[in-house]
Amino acid sequence: MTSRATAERLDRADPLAPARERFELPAGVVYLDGNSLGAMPAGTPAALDRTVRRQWRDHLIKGWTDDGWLDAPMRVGDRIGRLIGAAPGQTVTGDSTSVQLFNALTTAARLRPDRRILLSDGDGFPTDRYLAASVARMLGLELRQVPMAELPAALDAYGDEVGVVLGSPVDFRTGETHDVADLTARTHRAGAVTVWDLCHAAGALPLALDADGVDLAVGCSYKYLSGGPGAPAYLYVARRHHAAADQPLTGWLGHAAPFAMTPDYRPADSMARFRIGAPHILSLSALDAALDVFDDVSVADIRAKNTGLGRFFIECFDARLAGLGFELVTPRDDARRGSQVTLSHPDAARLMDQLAARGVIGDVRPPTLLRFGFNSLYVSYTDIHDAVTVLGDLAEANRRPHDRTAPAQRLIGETHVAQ
Ligand SMILES: Cc1ncc(COP(=O)(O)O)c(C=O)c1O
Ligand SMILES: Nc1c(O)cccc1C(=O)C[C@H](N)C(=O)O
Repeated sequence: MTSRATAERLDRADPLAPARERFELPAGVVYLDGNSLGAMPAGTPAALDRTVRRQWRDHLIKGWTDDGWLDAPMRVGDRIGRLIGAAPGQTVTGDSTSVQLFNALTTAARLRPDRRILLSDGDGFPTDRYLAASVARMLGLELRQVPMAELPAALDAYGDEVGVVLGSPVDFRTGETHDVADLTARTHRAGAVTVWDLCHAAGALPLALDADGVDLAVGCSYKYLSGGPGAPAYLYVARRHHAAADQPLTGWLGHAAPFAMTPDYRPADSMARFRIGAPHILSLSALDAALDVFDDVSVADIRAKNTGLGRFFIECFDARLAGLGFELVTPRDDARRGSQVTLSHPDAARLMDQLAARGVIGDVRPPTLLRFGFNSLYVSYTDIHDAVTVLGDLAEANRRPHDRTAPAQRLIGETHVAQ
């Protein structure tokens, strides 16, 4: 059953439906791109205003101490830690994922100075690939990039030559998931350490970094966490590595006593050594406000809903898009699918532009992939129904370019196609 009435019934039964009120979305928009940039939480403008006027304007320099700015990277890091299965004191926010990846990969490689291979996901996000290559070049390592599914075999093949394994729990293109616990255990059996890129998993999938024995991890906070454009990234380092971790970006705030301003660097003996320079307080306050939404919902409920949304999308795909040139790229198996569905179509770019003109926002990854991300906190089953219906209308109309009465002219909310 993929009718709009079914979608509405699913929405009425959705325990997370009230969370949509905690976000402000433009009217008439179906937003399926929260896996790239999350929507704006309703509390963000007031939080920013508070930081700017009540703290910066009124307290000036005293904000660093009186408003807790100096501690904010660790405090907000711990709030993210709660969502990724990290006990307090192991997660710090700051800078971009790219910078944190550089940090994490270099730190990880320095934990295994006798190993010469850096193994990484060959289908990973470009920044992961580029930084792995740079770190390998900088440290004189050999970089081996293979698809995630082949990492276990590569570990078997290269065995005790591997020092670091970089992977991602969710493929940013296909949405396929990978088993963090399993690959981490295999990595440890080979005597190596893991670095995980959590960008497409945090806030959408249950993660258990401590329980899974993960060594280091990084992620961004502007996707499912909705921290805002360019929101600070985060770095997780398991406590057992803190004392030995030789992090490359030895900024003054990672010093054991930053305000002693000594000539030589002496790292803090906790996660604080992973701080670098002055935290981005304005961005951090937006992220802090965004995380309030997660205080009232569980990641298990979020995962249950995005699994349901993905399943419903695929049912609508089968019912509405068959024979229109689409292929389903994302696994059908719930357990192997993250919080997105990716389709391929030869006319992907044009279709996505047309979708946007009708209020449905997803994105394209070249050359043929159409990506649709589902943030359980503000995407509804009705959104999914309407998006797939409009997509089907468009693909059909594109096949009949001279048909001016094509249903593709219908806008969101006006689609009532029952399958
Ligand atoms: C898996 C992954 N890693 C890293 C990044 C980039 O991180 P940043 O732009 O924060 O450096 C992205 C998205 O931009 C991503 O999808
Ligand atoms: N970070 C982005 C940006 O600054 C502009 C446009 C897109 C992005 C993204 O996050 C892309 C995203 N990581 C992806 O999965 O493709």
